[in-house]
Amino acid sequence: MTLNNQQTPSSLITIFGATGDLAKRKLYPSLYHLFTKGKISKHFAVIGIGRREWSNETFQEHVRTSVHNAIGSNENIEEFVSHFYYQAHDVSSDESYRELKTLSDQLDEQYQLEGNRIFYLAMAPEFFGTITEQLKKQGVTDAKGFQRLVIEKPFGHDLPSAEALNKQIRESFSEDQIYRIDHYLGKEMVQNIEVIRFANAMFEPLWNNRYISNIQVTSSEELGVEDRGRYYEKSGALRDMVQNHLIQMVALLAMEPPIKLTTDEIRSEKVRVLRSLRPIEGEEVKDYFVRGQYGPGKMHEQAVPGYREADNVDDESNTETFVAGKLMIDNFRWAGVPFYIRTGKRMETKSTKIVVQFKDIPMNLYYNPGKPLAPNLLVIHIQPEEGITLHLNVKKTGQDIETTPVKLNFASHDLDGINTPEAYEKLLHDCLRGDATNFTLWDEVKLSWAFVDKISEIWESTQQEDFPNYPAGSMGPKAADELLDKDGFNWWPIGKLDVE
Ligand SMILES: NC(=O)C1=CN([C@@H]2O[C@H](COP(=O)(O)OP(=O)(O)OC[C@H]3O[C@@H](n4cnc5c(N)ncnc54)[C@H](OP(=O)(O)O)[C@@H]3O)[C@@H](O)[C@H]2O)C=CC1
Ligand SMILES: O=C1O[C@H](COP(=O)(O)O)[C@@H](O)[C@H](O)[C@H]1O
Repeated sequence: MTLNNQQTPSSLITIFGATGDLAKRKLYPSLYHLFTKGKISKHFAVIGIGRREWSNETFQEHVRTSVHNAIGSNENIEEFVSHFYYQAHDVSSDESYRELKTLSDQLDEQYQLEGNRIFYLAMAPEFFGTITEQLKKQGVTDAKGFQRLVIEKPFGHDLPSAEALNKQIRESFSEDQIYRIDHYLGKEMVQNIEVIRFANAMFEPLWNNRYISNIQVTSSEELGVEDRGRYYEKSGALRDMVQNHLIQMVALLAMEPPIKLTTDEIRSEKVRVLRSLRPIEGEEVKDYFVRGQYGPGKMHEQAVPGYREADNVDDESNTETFVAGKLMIDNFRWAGVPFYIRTGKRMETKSTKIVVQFKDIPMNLYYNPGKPLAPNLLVIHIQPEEGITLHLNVKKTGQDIETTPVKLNFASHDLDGINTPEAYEKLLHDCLRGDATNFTLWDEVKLSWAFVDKISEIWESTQQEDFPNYPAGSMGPKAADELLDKDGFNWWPIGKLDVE
């Protein structure tokens, strides 16, 4: 059963990987926010699990510091951290799970948690199968309330490994107990895509191949690979960003209106989009996809090294840190409309934006050879700013009938006057309430791996001779511009939302 937004269920949250980076930077600050906003019941407890031999007090201090560093506020922090317990645990030892069961049952009684349990796996994926198997085998999931499993990305490395992982997990948890995280689905403006489309009479009738010429989705990062070389060398931007976040955004942009706003209906419409994705394989890959790798360059006037200079990265690495691609959705609504996607590390700016470019009007009464009409654009600013911009043409003030482009801006914070919650805060809250809409269904994961695998097969079997092919601090390789140029389009700038 899904609780409404105001209800605050009791729950025990067990975090595997509690001493790690994700828990520190995202999970504790998000839980604290939920706690201070009263969105988490006082009937909650957290068990943190890691290998290091910490006491409860050391763990509580770690949580206190994480919250302080992320938020800078300490209101009610002592009460918050008093709910945190730690267990040093070896994921493969039976004994560790028996101890976990004892501690879970004890906290259940102490905090009246009604047997509700969430298991958050914030650890390397190779442990997921063992953990889920042991949770069941040692009876940690034998409690009378809900049992939910939250799984971090990456969900597999390709389709076969994702299938194997899914099979293992499904032996202990049913699909409706599994919450696969894609943190982009927790972002305010990603959630807004459906509302912009389905709550506005002016967009929905135009949202098809008769009126839209192309859609561009960019997620660029300023950061480089940092200290994640070991993981990234095996992943690359295609698996790290495209298989999940970018394809998920495309599915939300392209799906049919669901008959109801329920988890099942929304997810099944997204699955239908993924089933309509034109497979790109073999020789076609080079016509539809471009890969890049950053070399040395400058970020904000500072010289920065190239990808191949990072720790745990091969001197001749063939791993892509940039991807641009053209996706075609072969259904009635979208036939002929390219969805261009682009993501990369060490790019000029940190920005995630969607640009919907409308077709030109049938006859331009204001045609001026030196000054063609600008196309109408709808820009959805996902981050760092949140909002929308509509690009229109109006009459230039004065006597001549001349047109000029104008932008209508809406910044999300103008409406609420508050900073929107972090994606992880929303997703944790959704999981507590039993709402799996913004988590990925196995069918979605399966279809997006099937699509991406065909591209990685080609890329992994051919060395990209011109790597590194874009300098740090740029917008990627020239070939990414040519990808649109040959279709008669260009990437729209992904600059700031111009709101005072
Ligand atoms: N960090 C991030 O921003 C993001 C991370 N993720 C995903 O989240 C997961 C965790 O990432 P991250 O926090 O960065 O990883 P870290 O390497 O920082 O942390 C790993 C955690 O796993 C624990 N651990 C490792 N081996 C064992 C074991 N045998 N038994 C028990 N505990 C063990 C570590 O405990 P100890 O150190 O005490 O041994 C530590 O708490 C990964 O799947 C990653 O892909 C996803 C998106 C973003
Ligand atoms: O999942 C990931 O996302 C981040 C980018 O997330 P954002 O919310 O900052 O846009 C990316 O840096 C990381 O490589 C990837 O694993």
